[in-house]
Amino acid sequence: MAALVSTLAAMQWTTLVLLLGAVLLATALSVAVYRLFLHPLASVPGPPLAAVTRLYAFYFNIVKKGTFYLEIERLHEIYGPVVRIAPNEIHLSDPDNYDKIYAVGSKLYKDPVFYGVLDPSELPAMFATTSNEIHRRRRAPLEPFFSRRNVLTLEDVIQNKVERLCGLVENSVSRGEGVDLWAAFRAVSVDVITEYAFDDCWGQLEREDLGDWFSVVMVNSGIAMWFLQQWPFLLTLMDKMPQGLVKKMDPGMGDMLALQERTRKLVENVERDIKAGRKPRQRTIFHDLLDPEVAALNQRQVSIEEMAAEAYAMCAAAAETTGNAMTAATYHVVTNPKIYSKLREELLAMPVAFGDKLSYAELEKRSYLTGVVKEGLRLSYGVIGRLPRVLPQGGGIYNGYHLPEGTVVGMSSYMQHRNPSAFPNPNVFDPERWINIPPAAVAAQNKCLVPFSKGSRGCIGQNLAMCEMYVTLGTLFHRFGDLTAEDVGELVYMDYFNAFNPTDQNLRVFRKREKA
Ligand code: HEM
Repeated sequence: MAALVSTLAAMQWTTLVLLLGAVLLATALSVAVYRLFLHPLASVPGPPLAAVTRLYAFYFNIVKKGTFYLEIERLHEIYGPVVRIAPNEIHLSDPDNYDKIYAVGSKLYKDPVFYGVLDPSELPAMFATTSNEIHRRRRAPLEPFFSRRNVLTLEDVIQNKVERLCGLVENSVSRGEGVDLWAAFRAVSVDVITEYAFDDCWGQLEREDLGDWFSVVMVNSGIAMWFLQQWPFLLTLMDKMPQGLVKKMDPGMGDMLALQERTRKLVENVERDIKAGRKPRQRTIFHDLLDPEVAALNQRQVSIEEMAAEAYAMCAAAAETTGNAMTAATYHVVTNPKIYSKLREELLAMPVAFGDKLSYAELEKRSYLTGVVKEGLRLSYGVIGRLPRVLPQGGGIYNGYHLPEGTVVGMSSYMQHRNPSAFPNPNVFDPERWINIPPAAVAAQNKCLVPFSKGSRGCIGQNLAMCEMYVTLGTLFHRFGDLTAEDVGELVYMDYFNAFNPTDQNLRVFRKREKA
């Protein structure tokens, strides 16, 4: 040891740096050789660079602004249904695999590297929880609040927000101005969930920016997510720093922390109200869950920390997904005169007076509107990118490849929703592809339509989202027959876990069509 120290001391700095460089290069080369030729996934097809480093994904996530999902599609075209997209990660495209991975009671669990940074708190929301067992216990008390029956009791909350939305459209089109419906749709969703969850509606629809700030927070935290997945040690580092410094260094993470703080306060307010004996105006999720009497009655005990994490996750999960689906549907309707007039015809034939409320139960029965809702979901993709899961003990076999325990596998709605066997001309928004078709085609389509994912870890808010979509789109197009979209082009998305339209894409402004 002493000899080594004296040899190092005798060396010049330049020699030391060169030596260090050589050691690093040799290490990187041996890792690359191992990953390419000796790794258990070495025989799985894919680009060699992706097999060697996660920087391949990082390049598309950050430099190419959230377009890894497009690159994955390109790779499937070259390599087939099983592609190695990172040293330890496989992407699959065959729809038969979807039900194996995202099944009720599936033993595959969420990838901690991917989901850990989506909620880095000590007690993450169930959404980011890795263990299926803990997830099951966390989800059980929330589940009844999102049952179809319960959502139906909520319909008035949704109807009121939609009334407000129609007022906004009415005012702006009569003034000859456009209205940012993308922001307005997200506002409906956030206002509904905050009212339902805390009886403390955020009032996004009342704000001048229609709550666009929330989307900015989501985009920034999405960008931070890609960075932290690449270099997870940054998260540990941030954890040790004062929050003020984190906010300065990384505004995205700072915004997310501030929002988590806000939702936490809302949950604390609920607890305070319960202790003070103040009753909410209506039954809410968190009043019920935190009320010791109700909890004892239902044999469910939850902590404030748990509820604060769920509150944040719900707002984050509800906004962009529902907003995007309604925007995609609206955009395609107003830019296709044939679709617009067929939809209007169906809605105007409903036995209600103009301006009256259209009930979810009645709207659901309209086949053309159903086609519009499904196509909106299909072409907005929900969570557009992959949903990575880790293979448990024993691994798994996919399209003939045996993948060992610990391998990360994922599939994406983007590829399923554009599967040409289920959806011929997949890029075309065609409500009629859902109407009067043979049962085998319906089965193929339903198998591939996975906006809410599936299984035990699928979307808990699905019934709520469907009710919001039917009531909002049905009412909007019942009332307005002359909307149009500005600067018509293709709808494109950036994947920051939630999907976003680039800000320079002005497709979201809708206005009254000029009379010819
Ligand atoms: C069209 C609208 C929506 C779409 C397309 C959608 C899509 C999804 C998807 C794909 C997942 C699974 C994510 C994963 O595996 O990592 C998910 C989970 C979740 N969604 Fe939604 N969602 C929508 C609306 C909502 C709404 C309105 C809420 C409000 C409560 C909500 C709350 C949640 C929650 C809490 C989870 C986590 C569930 C769990 O881990 O058990 N979503 N959603």
